Amino acid sequence: MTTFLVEAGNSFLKSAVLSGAELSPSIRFQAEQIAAMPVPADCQRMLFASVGNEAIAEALFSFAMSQGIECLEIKSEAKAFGVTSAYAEPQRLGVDRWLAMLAAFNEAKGACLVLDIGTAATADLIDNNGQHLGGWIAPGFQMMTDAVLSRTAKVIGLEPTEGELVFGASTGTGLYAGCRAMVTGFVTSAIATAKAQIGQDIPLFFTGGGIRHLPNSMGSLGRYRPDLVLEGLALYS
Ligand SMILES: Nc1ncnc2c1ncn2[C@@H]1O[C@H](COP(=O)(O)OP(=O)(O)OP(=O)(O)O)[C@@H](O)[C@H]1O
Ligand SMILES: CC(C)(CO)[C@@H](O)C(=O)NCCC(=O)O
Ligand SMILES: [K+]
Repeated sequence: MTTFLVEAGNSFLKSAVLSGAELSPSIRFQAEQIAAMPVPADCQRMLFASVGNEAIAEALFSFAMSQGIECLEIKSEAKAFGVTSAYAEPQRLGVDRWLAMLAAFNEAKGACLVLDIGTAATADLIDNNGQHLGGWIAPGFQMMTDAVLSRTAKVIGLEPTEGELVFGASTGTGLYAGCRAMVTGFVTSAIATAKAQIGQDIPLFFTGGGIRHLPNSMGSLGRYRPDLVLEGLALYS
């Protein structure tokens, strides 16, 4: 059985092909490229999940129809694959958060913390029984730099700094490092809060392009899984 998986995020879409239990590497594209998505010839089914607007879902459904393949949209649920949502209205939880949690819990088989640094940054905590204890939503790296650049007169320019966090000696490096520090603080604080709430260190799952902004020393704290949301979607196939 071959299934085409699509995740529509806030800024980009990602697709991958699931053949049996094997998930292909993902590709990243924009909404304008939906009509050109590379569906394998032997694909019978498409599954998608979207945090975007209704137009994206419609474009994905009509693409599937044009290809003559069955198409199913996955939405956040109250409970699935051992995980129970913390939300009183589970459908309101972003489906990217939901799917990342399913993939993480399915692997950790116990308490875990999911950190997704994408367009927005999110943290979600799950206990040993699969109960989601709740999460955080904050701006992602680019959203923060954009906000400072657009709402100040004299902060102009953004100069990348890599490696360990240091203070910047120019506007551009100061802004870049400062926003890296904000991401780092979010992650550090989520880890400490999770530890306090669960009572011990737990596995960490990192995803999202913004993870690159963490200091190198933090990378070793957890598992970096760029396709965690697609892995969660694959559970539904
Ligand atoms: N090539 C790159 N160079 C530098 N930073 C990058 C690059 N790609 C992504 N980022 C950073 O990672 C952050 C988010 O990454 P990305 O767009 O991969 O998130 P995402 O998980 O796809 O988001 P979403 O699913 O919410 O759309 C951006 O804020 C950006 O700063
Ligand atoms: C928080 C984001 C933007 C992260 O991509 C997404 O999961 C979303 O749109 N969530 C809906 C609101 C919520 O999760 O409570
Ligand atoms: K919004």
